[in-house]
Amino acid sequence: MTTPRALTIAGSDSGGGAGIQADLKTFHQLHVYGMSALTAVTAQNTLGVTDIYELEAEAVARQIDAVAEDIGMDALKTGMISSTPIMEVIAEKIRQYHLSPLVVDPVMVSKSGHSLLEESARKSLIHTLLPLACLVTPNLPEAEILVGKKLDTEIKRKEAARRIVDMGVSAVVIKGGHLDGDQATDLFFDGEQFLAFSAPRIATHHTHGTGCTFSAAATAALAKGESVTEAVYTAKTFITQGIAHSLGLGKGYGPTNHWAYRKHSDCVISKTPST
Ligand SMILES: Nc1ncnc2c1ncn2[C@@H]1O[C@H](COP(=O)(O)OP(=O)(O)OP(=O)(O)O)[C@@H](O)[C@H]1O
Ligand SMILES: Cc1ncc(CO)c(N)n1
Repeated sequence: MTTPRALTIAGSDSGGGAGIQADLKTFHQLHVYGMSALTAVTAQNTLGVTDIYELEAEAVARQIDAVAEDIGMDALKTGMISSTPIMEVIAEKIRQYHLSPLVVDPVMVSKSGHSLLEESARKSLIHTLLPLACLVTPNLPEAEILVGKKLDTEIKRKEAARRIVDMGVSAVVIKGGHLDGDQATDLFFDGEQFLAFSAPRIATHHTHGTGCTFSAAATAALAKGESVTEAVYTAKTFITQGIAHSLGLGKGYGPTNHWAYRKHSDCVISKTPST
């Protein structure tokens, strides 16, 4: 069997809990060879983002060229992409090398409340990247921005999932980390069926990088040949273990534990049709 390979195109988190660092740790734990194309360098820790240094679009393009022309990949994901020129060059490279399957994590704001996507780039995310993706993984505030509407009921979230699929992406999972309730439930829709992926909500503030880790685990699973629904199940299990066994690091929103998935098997995930 050949070694599964995955590329992450995202920003660096110096604190190691989110961004490129979370993605590569996750790929590694799932036995997928990880590669990266950096879009930005953030000075960041569990308390917040102090600085963002964006790379030139050309620098992002050259990194993608380097890995696509040599090592290749079985799946890829995008994370923080702060500006339109970078968004457009990534879409161009994905088309040029026919890169797939693509998971888009539409990163907009960090857990500590810092904007990671220029407002002007939201439109290009919808028009250039989403149509190329097999899965998009917005959290609740990101889904609200994508559809321009408050999503305070399940009916509205389902309508939003339909509208997001209509934007050209094959499937969407609207993550439930920002909702209340004793279950953390993520709503999946692929144009045909709605599925609810649920796990008990863990009382913790160590949730920095949960979204990056979730989408990276789904990407790694796709690289290994899992279907999209299997990959979402793997991602949900991976992140639930990571939150349940977090490391207690930092003074703010701490990182998750990226090795918990391989060490523990005590979290029960349910996958049920949602009518
Ligand atoms: N306290 C929690 N207990 C259990 N699962 C959680 C909790 N918080 C988040 N999750 C799960 O973690 C995954 C990521 O969801 P979340 O909404 O936190 O992403 P996010 O806001 O994009 O994360 P980030 O911006 O920090 O990367 C989802 O599967 C969600 O249900
Ligand atoms: C670099 C980076 N990407 C994504 C997120 C979202 O968690 C973050 N905080 N930092």
